[in-house]
Amino acid sequence: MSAPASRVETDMTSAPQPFVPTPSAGLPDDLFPEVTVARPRARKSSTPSADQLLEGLNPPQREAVLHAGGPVLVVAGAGSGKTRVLTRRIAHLVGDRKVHPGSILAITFTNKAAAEMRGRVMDLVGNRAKLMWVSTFHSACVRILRSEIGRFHVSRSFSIYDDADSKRLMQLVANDLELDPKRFPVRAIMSWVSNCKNELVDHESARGRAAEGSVEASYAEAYAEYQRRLIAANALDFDDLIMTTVHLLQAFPDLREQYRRRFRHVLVDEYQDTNHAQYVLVRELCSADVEPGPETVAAEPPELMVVGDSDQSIYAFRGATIRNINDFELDFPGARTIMLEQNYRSTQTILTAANAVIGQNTGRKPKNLWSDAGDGPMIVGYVADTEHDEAQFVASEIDRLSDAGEGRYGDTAVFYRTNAQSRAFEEVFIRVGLPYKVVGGVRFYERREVRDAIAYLRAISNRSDDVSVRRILNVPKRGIGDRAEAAVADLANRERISFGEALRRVDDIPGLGTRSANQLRSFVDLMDAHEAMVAEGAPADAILTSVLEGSGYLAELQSSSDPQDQTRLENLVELVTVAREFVSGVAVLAAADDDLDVDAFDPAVELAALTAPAASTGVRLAEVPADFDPLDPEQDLAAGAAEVDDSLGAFLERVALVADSDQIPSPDRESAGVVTLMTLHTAKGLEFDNVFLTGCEDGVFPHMRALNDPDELAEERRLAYVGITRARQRLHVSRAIVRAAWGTPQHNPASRFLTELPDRLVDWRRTERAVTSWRNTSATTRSNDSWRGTVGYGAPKPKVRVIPVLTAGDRVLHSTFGLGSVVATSGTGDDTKADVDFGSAGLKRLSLKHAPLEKL
Ligand SMILES: Nc1ncnc2c1ncn2[C@@H]1O[C@H](COP(=O)(O)OP(=O)(O)OP(=O)(O)O)[C@@H](O)[C@H]1O
Ligand SMILES: [Mg+2]
Repeated sequence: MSAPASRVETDMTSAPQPFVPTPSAGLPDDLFPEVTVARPRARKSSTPSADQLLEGLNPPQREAVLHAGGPVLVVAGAGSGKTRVLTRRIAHLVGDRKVHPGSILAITFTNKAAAEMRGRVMDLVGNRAKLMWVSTFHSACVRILRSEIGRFHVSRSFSIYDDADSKRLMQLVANDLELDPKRFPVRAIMSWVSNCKNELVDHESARGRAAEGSVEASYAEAYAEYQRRLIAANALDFDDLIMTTVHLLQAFPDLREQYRRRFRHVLVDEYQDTNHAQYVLVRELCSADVEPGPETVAAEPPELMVVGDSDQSIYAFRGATIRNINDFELDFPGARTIMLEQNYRSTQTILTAANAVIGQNTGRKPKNLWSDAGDGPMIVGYVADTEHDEAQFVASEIDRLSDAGEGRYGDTAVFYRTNAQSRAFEEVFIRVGLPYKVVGGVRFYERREVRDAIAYLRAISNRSDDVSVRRILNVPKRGIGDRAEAAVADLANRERISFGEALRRVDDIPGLGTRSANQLRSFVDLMDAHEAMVAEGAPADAILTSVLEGSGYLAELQSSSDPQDQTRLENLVELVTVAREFVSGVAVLAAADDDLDVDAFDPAVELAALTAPAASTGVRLAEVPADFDPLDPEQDLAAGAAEVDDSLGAFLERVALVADSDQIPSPDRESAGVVTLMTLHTAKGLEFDNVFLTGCEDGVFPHMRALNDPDELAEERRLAYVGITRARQRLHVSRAIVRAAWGTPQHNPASRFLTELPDRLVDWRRTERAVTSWRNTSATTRSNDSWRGTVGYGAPKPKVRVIPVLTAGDRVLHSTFGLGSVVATSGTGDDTKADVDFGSAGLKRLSLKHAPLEKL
């Protein structure tokens, strides 16, 4: 691809010209292809009858759907139809009780459930379905804050900092406060602060509680400074989204009353995973026991339904507390509890196994979960030699099942405890050509170039966003050095203004060289020109294209000979495509039509699909006044006329919420045809015909950290229960005798969860004894080759180590660093070395004689 030399200033040392954005100029036509927008098919117009809405529900499910009036809790084990009840209840509310969709707030965690809710309501009332709020807690709070945060004198265009942004900011805080990184690792400070926010403890109270000179006092000081900088940057972190919304509702009773009148029905799925802040939010909206504020007449509290299963509570580390579900009846007096006992998802074998494992936890209410799906096949067990052998087993077994017609790739999932474990599976799956997708891990939006591009957009939309402005100040390199940056930061600190403001006062910075000053001015020109584009209402994709070009970012990648830069370029093209689709309204359409083929794992569509629960944010807020009266038919008109918000702010909001790990994609199994790899945490709420529960070793799963802590161990066991109960037909459990952790092989004993499975249910295809006897007889031949894994179920065949012949551009696989591309090679014979770019694992120089490297 040739560089668009006509426009791009590559000689950064000459005095730069102010940049004038012309969105279409300079780029090759095919770099950013036009997006074709799939239009949804017209929906069938037949309106279901009341009976049809209740079809396929058992008596207690029906009772829950029909319940009217006071708060109701549905508690039941996995796969008993809790989410189905929630979905059907919404359809019943709209279809039979004639509730206005705009007065429904549903908190859900899977796209499948969100799409189903919308689809059903769409069938009933058409476009008005868009007025329903179906989202995660975070997305719902963003919507409230975007209209109301002005009451706290915070600008509505605030940025949302994700985990990585927050970490960078906290790092700056820790440096400036000179906190000893050994005593106060940034991660530890962050989780302390996060805990405070989840408990609704602001930084002043945190400070007040901490004893002088204590460790807590240092944490609290960091909290206060971090918060000061967030405010200065006009940014909120994820935890702030919930806490600030709660504080708003508490500080302004009239506002709370407005929302209570608006949301007449609040429904929450996976209630066992709510934290204290989320519980208080629900309480503020739904409790009968709140003061409406002066001169306001309190409306009847909204109807509340929460569903959950305390055995599936797996987010204690994010502040989730089972207390919320256990104390529901105390929190909401007069509440009714409905239990479901029939499981419709799994075979009896799978259920018995799940019950046996979770039965080992103490202090829980026993459940009587049963299935009439029959016993089904036995659980398959496999003891592998190494993690590669385990992956090989999984790959072969998936192929075998597929050939036998016992489960397509798309009906199959592989679960593991931590993201890092995906690597072994990816390596083997690539080698054998098994199609797969990894959910989570290093994702599209976490890649460096994508984050750079987003930082540009954020800096344009919010010049106080210090983290973003500083990230791109010298990216691509434009001769603004650390000293110039520090001088600007000094001015900002002295004057208590944002870094972005200080940049605009270059003349007030003493001792700045002419060249630096010029470069800073040129950067400010670039930003100003694009701010003007925003002010003129330019759509997000035009701004993105313009800034990528104007900043020289594209030109730098295009002129590079590093093969990795080609990938970066492709990712940016992908991001522009995402922005185009967003602008064309695909995101809203995808959410509005559950017939649409959405591949939730394609990064281009991921944005649309993952944020589908929040898709109602694509509707302009101004057109849905918070005080609208759902019973006033005049106000219905707004719904039909709702238009898509294609502004930069709306786009950034989408992107920010994609990074929220609460957003869980549900595989489109019919069309995707790929095996899904994910952590156990991500699997919540999903179901698959065939499930592989891997890495079942003490120290891996249960996690090392939990081995000596009964509470953590109980949580790990709940995670096992979640994992087992995702399976509909077949469950496979496996472990490896030796697993490389941080490059050092570790021998882990069998997971205690394996020993908790009833013996009669498990068909062990390979046992530890088989592995041990093989190891004893062939230890000498294997020595260096254990990383290579094995083929088939039988004894692994040792391979002869051959030095691979590599040239720049080759794709390789390393047993620790994963996939990489060769940048250069040097030396000959045994001394041959290769420089390999492993993406997020970095650039490594490796000796080909020793490195566990394979050419792909
Ligand atoms: N009455 C029913 N008849 C037939 N199938 C049902 C019935 N109720 C639920 N199902 C099906 O059983 C499966 C599990 O239902 P659902 O996902 O709603 O359970 P859940 O209780 O939410 O599970 P989890 O605890 O894992 O979130 C789904 O495929 C659902 O369609
Ligand atoms: Mg569910």
